[in-house]
Parts: sequence; structure tokens; C-alpha cells
Amino acid sequence: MPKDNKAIKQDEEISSGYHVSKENRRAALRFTLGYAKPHRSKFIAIFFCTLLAIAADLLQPYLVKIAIDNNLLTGNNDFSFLLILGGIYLLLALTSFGFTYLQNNLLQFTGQSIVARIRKDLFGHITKLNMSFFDRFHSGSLVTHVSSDTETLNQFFNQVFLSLIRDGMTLIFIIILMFHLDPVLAGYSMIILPIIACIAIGFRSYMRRTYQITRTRLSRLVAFVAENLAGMNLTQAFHQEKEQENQFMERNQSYFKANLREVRTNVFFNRSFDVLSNLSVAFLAYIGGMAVFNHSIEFGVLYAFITYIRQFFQPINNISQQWSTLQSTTVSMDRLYKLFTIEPEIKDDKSPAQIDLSAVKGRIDYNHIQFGYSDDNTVISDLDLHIEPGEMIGIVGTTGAGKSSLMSLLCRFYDVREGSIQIDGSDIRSIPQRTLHRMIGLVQQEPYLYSGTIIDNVRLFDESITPEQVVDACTFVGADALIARLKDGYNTMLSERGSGLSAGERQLISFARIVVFQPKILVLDEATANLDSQTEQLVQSALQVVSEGRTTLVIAHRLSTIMQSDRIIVMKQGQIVEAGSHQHLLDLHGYYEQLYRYSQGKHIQGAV
Ligand SMILES: Nc1ncnc2c1ncn2[C@@H]1O[C@H](COP(=O)(O)OP(=O)(O)OP(=O)(O)O)[C@@H](O)[C@H]1O
Repeated sequence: MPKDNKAIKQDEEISSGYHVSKENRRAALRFTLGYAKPHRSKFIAIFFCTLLAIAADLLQPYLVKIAIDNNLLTGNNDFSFLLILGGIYLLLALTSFGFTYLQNNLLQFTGQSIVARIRKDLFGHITKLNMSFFDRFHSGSLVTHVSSDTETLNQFFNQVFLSLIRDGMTLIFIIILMFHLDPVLAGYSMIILPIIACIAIGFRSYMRRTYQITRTRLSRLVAFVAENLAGMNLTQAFHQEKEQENQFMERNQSYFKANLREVRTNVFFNRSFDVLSNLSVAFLAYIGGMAVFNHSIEFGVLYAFITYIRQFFQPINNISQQWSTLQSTTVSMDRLYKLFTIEPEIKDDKSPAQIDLSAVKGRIDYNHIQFGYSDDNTVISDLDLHIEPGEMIGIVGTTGAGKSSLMSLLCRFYDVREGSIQIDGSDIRSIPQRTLHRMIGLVQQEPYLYSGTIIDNVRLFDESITPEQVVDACTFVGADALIARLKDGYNTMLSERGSGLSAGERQLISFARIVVFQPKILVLDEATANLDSQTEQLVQSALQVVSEGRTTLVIAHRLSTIMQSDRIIVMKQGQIVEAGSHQHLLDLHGYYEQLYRYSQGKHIQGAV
């Protein structure tokens, strides 16, 4: 299906996360934090665990300072005091271990729960969006959103959030302890802070750009693979392997380069911090050493100070390492938020029509409808068609005439621009979509099969339909003998693309679905196009039995499929140009006759 450029651009914008205003970013953050709200008590518990673990960690050098200044350097041989200090040291180490363990487990559990919920809601949201959305968005990009963007959010809670709490608090504690130990030395250490802040700000925008580029390129790579896998049969049939491989290589290479650049930037950023940390330690060792010589501070204080300044750089380094994760998280948050804010264009009426499914007759009225996929194009113009209950209508016309669009409008995958479509006199816009889709049974050229058994696929996981009903339905459409030949019969597992079943067998399964769900209207869109003539015969006989008592609309390029219809509608450029029975249309010697002769291999000038 064609995608207009504007739509593709929109897809790319969502994928890249570019052009996000501060307001939107804040809204995205609020939205994500909204998912954390129900876990408030767990976050408070995490906060206290972290607090206790840090306090236990940071008091350890202070104990050593006491031991050095009170005992070791003063010659005080109070061994029992040293033993008590040793005992407290051990206790602190155990406390730190216990609370860190608890905090990590709690955070993992909470983070995973939040992300699982977001993923669930996102999938639910996507499944409610309309076809026009899927026309605009690459399935590959959507796969990235559901899988890796939500995973990145997980990192936000488990890494970034943890680092912000743990390392932020560690920094505050260290600063307090340093000022408590010696305000002058602490003052010198604080000179380093603005330098660190400058480096961090300088890298900020650069890192964000690098990260966005990597994400966009990954998204393109995934989209390419997803779309290629879907069309693998075509790739092989038309020997496009080399061409596709080249295109893949090009995307792969550009992702590889973006990744390298991101890694290089990261390493440079981290190493700068290491150098800065070592220089600061050297500087303070010099200043502090001089102070010890001048007897203005004790040696234990210098020991504790140097230990703290080393520990001081660890949290800064950690936070800076989380910087790139934070960048990716903001991009992912923005993209997910944008996706969540896309509203379904087609919504149920607030006061819907009450429909009794068992009383549906199947009359269809297309009342002077007009439709286009975008504002600047018209695919169907002023089409007026009225179909009686139980009538079988064949719809023919050349490629692009608007036949499938007519069916999509009936199923309300899109809404008409002008006019209305009615079923049994009710405007389909007033019928709840769920009810509407129970009224219509759609059989497409490539019937979609879910991962599951044949029984699951026929009854569409509806447990209220018994396996016996499924077997009866399959027997009714003539699929029973085919299924009996399979190793596990009705319990044969099918995959998404129905591997192991022929196109005809897949089609028969979709007919059995119709029998099971009993929709009053049957729509077949090129359902026999992919079948050889022998299987087509089988499917045609199934159609005969299934269409009995149902209003049936059949789109077919092969005119042999629809010759027996009660009425044939001939479409050209979004309009009905002829209508009537096969014989009547032939007698008209018009467009249908041209199409018919053409399909018979007797080409008439200007037929298509
Ligand atoms: N999802 C879409 N987005 C934009 N344009 C579309 C979309 N689907 C179809 N079109 C365009 O609308 C027109 C009618 O398409 P439609 O699929 O209804 O024709 P058709 O008669 O069923 O053709 P075919 O026999 O090839 O299936 C074509 O020009 C097509 O390119």
C-alpha cells in the first residue's frame, strides 16, 4: 500500500524523537512517572534502604580515622576499643550489604512491573488504532517501540533512577562529612565541582544528538529487516537477494558508525573524569600533607579525606555514565508518549445503535459516498450502491479502481468523506465497531493465521465455541479431509504465516471461521487469487455453501469467480460504470465485455 511522504516523515519523526519541545518532554516525563505513582510505597522503601546502605558505607573510613588518630598515632594501646571499632566496622559492612541487596531487588521488581504495564498498555493502544495509522507507520518501527523503547524505560528505573538516588545521596553525605572533617580542605575540593559541571553541560547536547542518530539508524535497520522478512518470497522469486543485502549493508554500516561515535564520545567523557579525579586526589594529598606537617590537621583526617574524595568521584562518574542512558530514556519516553497520544481516528458513537446480531438481515446501502486516503486525493466519488439481503455481488474493475477501498469502508477501517454506508438502515458510524465486525466476515487474499492450533484459529481463541463446532464447520466447508491428513489433525500448531498449510487450506480455514461466527455479511477480497485452478474449485464449492443465506460481496480479478453472482458491479476510477448479471453486461458490449475478453486472453484495444 502506498505511503505518502508526509506520513513517512511523521513515522520518522516519531522514530527519531527529533523536534521535541521542552513542554512535550516534560509531558512525556509526567506521563512516565504516572506509571510509577502506584508504586510510591515501594519507592519510599527503596529510598530508606539506599539511605541506610550509604550511611553504613560512608561511616567505615570515619572509623578508621578514629582508630588512627585516637589509638595508632597516640600510642594508646586500648586493644578492646580497637576490637569494638572492628566489630562496628564489620556490622556496618553487613548492614550495607543487606540494604543494598534489598534495595536492588525492590527496584528491579518495581521497574520491571512498571515497564510490563507500559508494554501491555502500549500493545493495547496500538491494537485500537485505525488502519490509517498502520498505513503511516512502519511495522518495524512499531516493533522497536514495543520492544526496545520499553526496555530503555526499564533502564531508567533500574539504572538512572537508582543512580540518581544512591549517587546523589552519597555526594551529599560526602560533602557533609568533608566539611565536618576540615572546612578548609573541603573548600579546596569544592573548586573542582564547577569544572565538572562545565564538562557535563558541554557534553550534554552533543551526547543527545549522537544518541538520537544511533536510535534512528537502529529503527531504520529493524524496519528494513521486518519488512524484508515479510516479503522474503518475493525477494527470492525476483532474485533480489544481492540488492536487498546491499541495502541492508548500507543501513547496517551507518548504524555501526553511529554506534562507534556514541561509544567514542562516552569513553572520552568517562576518561576525562578519571583524569580529573586523579588530579584532584594529587592536589589534595599535597595540600593535606602540608597541613599534617604544620600540625593543623591530624593524619587520620587526611586519610579519611582522601578516601572520601576518591569516593566523591565515584558517584559523579556513575551519574555521568548514566547520562547516555538518560539521553536514550528521554528519547524513548518522548517516542512512547507521542505514540500513546495518537488517538484512534475512528471512534464508536457515544450513543450507539442497539443491534441484535441474530436479527441482522444484511441489507447494505452505499449512499452517494466519497472517499480518499488523504485530503488531496479522491479514490471513490459519488458512489451509490444498494444491496439486498442475501444477494451475491461480484465486484470487478482494473487495479486501483477502488474495489478494496469499498470493502474497507464497509468494515469501517476508514470513514467516508461524504455520504453514508448503512447496514439494515443503520449508519455504520452509529454501530459499535465490535458489533459491526461481528456482522461482517472478511476473507482476504492472504488469510492471517495466529500462532496456535487449527482449532484456535477457527474459533479465534473463543473458548465458548466447542472443538466439535469447529470440526463441524471444517466439515461443512470441505476442509475436514485436508486437516485429517495433518499429523496432529485439528491440534496441529500453526505459525503466524500458517507455515505447513497451502494457500487453499488457509483459505478454507478462514471459511470455517465464517461458519463458526455466523456473520450475516460475507466479504471476499481476492480470496481465490493465489490458488491453482484445482484448489480454486475446492474454495469455490466452499464459497457456495458458506454464502448461502448471506449477503456476499466478492472482489475478483478472475471473472470466472464471479460470473454466477446475482449482480456484477463494474468499477472504474472510483465509480460504478456498469451493473447487472454476467449475460446482461456482455450484451451491453461495454467495459465489462472488454474486461471479460481480456481475462479470456482476447485483448480488445483500450480494455485496461
Ligand atoms: N492505504 C492506502 N493509502 C493510500 N492510498 C491507497 C491505500 N490503499 C489504496 N490506495 C489507493 O487507492 C486507490 C484504490 O485502491 P484499491 O486498493 O481500493 O483498488 P482496487 O480496485 O482494490 O485495486 P486492486 O485490484 O489492485 O486491489 C489506488 O490508487 C491505491 O493506490
